[in-house]
Amino acid sequence: MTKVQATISSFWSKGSEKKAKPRTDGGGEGVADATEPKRARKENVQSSNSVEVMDREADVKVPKTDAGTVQDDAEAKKVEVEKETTTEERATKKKAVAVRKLTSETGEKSKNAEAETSTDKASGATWKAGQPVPYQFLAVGFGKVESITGRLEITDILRRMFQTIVETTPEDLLPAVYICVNKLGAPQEGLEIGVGEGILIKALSHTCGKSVNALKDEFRKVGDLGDLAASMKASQRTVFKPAPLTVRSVFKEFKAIAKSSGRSAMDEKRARIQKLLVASEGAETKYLARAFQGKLRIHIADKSILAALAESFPRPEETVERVGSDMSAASLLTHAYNQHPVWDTMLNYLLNNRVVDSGILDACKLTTGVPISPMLAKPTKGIDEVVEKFSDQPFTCEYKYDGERAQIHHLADGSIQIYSRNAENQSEKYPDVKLAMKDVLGPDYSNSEYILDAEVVAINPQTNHILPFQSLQTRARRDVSVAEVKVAVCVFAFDLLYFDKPLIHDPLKQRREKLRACFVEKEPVFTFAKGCDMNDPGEITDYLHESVKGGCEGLMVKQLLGPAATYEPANRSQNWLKVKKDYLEGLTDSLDLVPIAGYYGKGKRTGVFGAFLLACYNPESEQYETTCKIGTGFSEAQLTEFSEFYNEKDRIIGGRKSYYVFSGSTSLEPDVWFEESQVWEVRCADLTVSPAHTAAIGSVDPEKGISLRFPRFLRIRPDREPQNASSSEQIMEMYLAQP
Ligand SMILES: Nc1ncnc2c1ncn2[C@@H]1O[C@H](COP(=O)(O)OP(=O)(O)OP(=O)(O)O)[C@@H](O)[C@H]1O
Repeated sequence: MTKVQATISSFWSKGSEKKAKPRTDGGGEGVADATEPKRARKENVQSSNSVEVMDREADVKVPKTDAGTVQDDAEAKKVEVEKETTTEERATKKKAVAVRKLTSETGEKSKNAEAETSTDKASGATWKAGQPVPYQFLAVGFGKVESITGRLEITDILRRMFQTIVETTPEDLLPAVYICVNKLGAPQEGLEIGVGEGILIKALSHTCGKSVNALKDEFRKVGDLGDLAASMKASQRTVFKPAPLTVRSVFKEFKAIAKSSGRSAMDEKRARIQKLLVASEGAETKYLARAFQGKLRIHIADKSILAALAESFPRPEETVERVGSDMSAASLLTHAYNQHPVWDTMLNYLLNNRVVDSGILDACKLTTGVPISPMLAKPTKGIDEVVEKFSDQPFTCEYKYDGERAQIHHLADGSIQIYSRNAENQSEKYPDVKLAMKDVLGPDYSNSEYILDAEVVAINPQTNHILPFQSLQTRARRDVSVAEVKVAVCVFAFDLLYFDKPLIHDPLKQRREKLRACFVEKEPVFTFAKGCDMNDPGEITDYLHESVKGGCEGLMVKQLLGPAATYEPANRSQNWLKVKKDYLEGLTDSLDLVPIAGYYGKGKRTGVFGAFLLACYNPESEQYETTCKIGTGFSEAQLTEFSEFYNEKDRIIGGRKSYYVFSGSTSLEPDVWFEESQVWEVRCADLTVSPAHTAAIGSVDPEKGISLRFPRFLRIRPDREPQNASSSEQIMEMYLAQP
């Protein structure tokens, strides 16, 4: 037993020995690198050896417990591997894996991590190959992830989890991945778990026998429902122990909770939540409670999952040249996921083939009904930059309409689906667009499947004039019939990504020709984005003025021909540049930033937040980096609205999150920290290097970040998720672009 225990401990400690350092030191030699397939292959081998060793050394018969149980008696405090008794069993059920001790190997520990270690010492998770993976296996891993900030280290933990699941119970990989990203399916399915705080407290009250009011009081002190639930459960003695939770049973329950509807939905949800809470213990309780609210707060983004999966399967060398055959495992998975962001499809391929090869691009191909991650544009400082960039390339200038991005799909069954920039299904919001799209196809193409990229813009239906973005925001979001539509809109189509076959690898010129050849304009509801191919700087300036006069934000300048003119899913590309009207006024571009903390107001602002700490997002490190404190540009009503918003639910959190990068500046120390929840558009006078802020730290100064001077609030961006906020790289580019 001791022998086995040591082996498993070393299995996990091997991971931390792999020198996956926190990001702040910029990586370094020996750091596991998701982009290096060779190293990934080596690691795969090393890891499966570890499992083999565990298997070989598991030569002690463990008292038979129900397979897969989560135990908390003294015996179970040790990590156990149950040895297969016969050679036959050994061959069929290749491994018995027991994992409990995910915590405590890492040198870096947060307060949370320490709490976790002691809680989880009381339990062990054991299962045999082919049996359901205990939920505890994930929950303990989440505790470990929460205690560190190093992306590489987090990827490594995930990789170890995934490899273990693949080796024992591969069918649990899909629910495990969904639980890690706290989703129930692809975004277009619209299935969300988020239940309100009230219902959760009620369920906890029933579970622990404490009054709702007492729990609310405690909650105010603790600030995190996950922590509260875990401490309540820990102080309770359970006489009858329900069956342990498994990854698949938890995921199934999450779905059932999200789907329950009708008059008794609240009771049903509460009962299901309660059932899960009763069966949970330690870290399980904590992460269940958080998952119910739709926020695990451990910040495992799709990118980390892709990197971990890329390292979980071997990347064979491909001798036949085909699209993707020369890519690393990480790039292949990223490409595949960006054009078909559905975990089910990707995992199905990986589990069937057990390799990451270019076949994944065929499996995860562009498909109608599955929104592709949209291509994005780079900001520029003005016309000169555009001319310089495209000096020897043909390019086109299109009006940049100020509305909502819409990806319009015409499916094989004849239906029309409209997706937002974040892949949410918006079809119910735009019944008028759905109707209009029925006859925009040319006579020869009525049965063609397509994916259009477009901007939906509010218009005055009498004059066909474009209305500001704010008008569009007043439109009802769902349950509207065509007759009830109050704000008329026009679809400005600017790209065609699929027309009976994927077109994203064709250059824009070709895609545009196809768009114009196969569709017919139907004013005022459907029209092509206005554009003009030109290269004279004077002409571009005139066109920019013209677009602004026409109610647009400026111009989109796009490369027309060559490999750089393909459609790049999810990429903020150099081959699409945006030139905004602000440049005409000598202003910088606006930024989309995330409020991560608040300062209580004084004087006239007593009782509300008077200022906020804003951060940009660094997609590389998956962290939020502070860039300014803002207190200007808000109306009184807005300040009240924001105070109510952040005080609602548990958007105020107990302390700074591990992935909020804060300089520690005493003058910036906020009164409260927020859950990252909204994106605000902000304008500033200029950008400056600052020791107090951490945005793009190390890019223009080794120790200082970039901050916004005289920031001013413009508006909320309801169409943005915090992870779509301006990136550190964009902030650095804006800083460098200043005169
Ligand atoms: N002709 C056009 N071509 C491409 N995008 C357009 C066009 N007209 C309007 N847009 C909108 O402009 C956006 C392109 O800018 P960008 O990729 O930077 O997105 P963004 O982050 O939403 O920026 P912004 O806040 O400037 O709209 C697209 O997402 C789309 O919604």
